[in-house]
Amino acid sequence: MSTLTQQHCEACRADAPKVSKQEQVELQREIPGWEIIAEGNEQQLKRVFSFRDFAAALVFTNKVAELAESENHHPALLLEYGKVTVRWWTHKIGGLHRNDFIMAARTDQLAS
Ligand SMILES: C[C@H](O)[C@H](O)[C@H]1CNC2=NC(N)=NC(=O)C2=N1
Repeated sequence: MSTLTQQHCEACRADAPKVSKQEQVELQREIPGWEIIAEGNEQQLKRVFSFRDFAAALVFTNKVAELAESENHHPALLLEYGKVTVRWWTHKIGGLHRNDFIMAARTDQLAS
């Protein structure tokens, strides 16, 4: 089985299933730096990345934006001096899909 970093998003569909609790536990093993939060009744993956200054944070932000465009799957990004907060969830299903775990893993690669 390929790792999440080697996978691509499937097209987002409104009837796609959310990941189960068991799947969340298994998938989270590959993205230990991320937490699952609740925004309203929607679960999301969240991680804060630290950088030396605003310019470095902006470079990373643009890399994540390019990744999102390439996969047609988009995060919420908060760009601040020295840090970027990234949140992934699937708008169409109002929660977490396998796509979000793939994108979190690939986001980690951009920070390294
Ligand atoms: C029309 C467009 O393909 C859809 O709106 C895509 C765009 N990017 C997306 N990103 C995320 N995170 N969730 C979605 O459901 C989603 N849908």
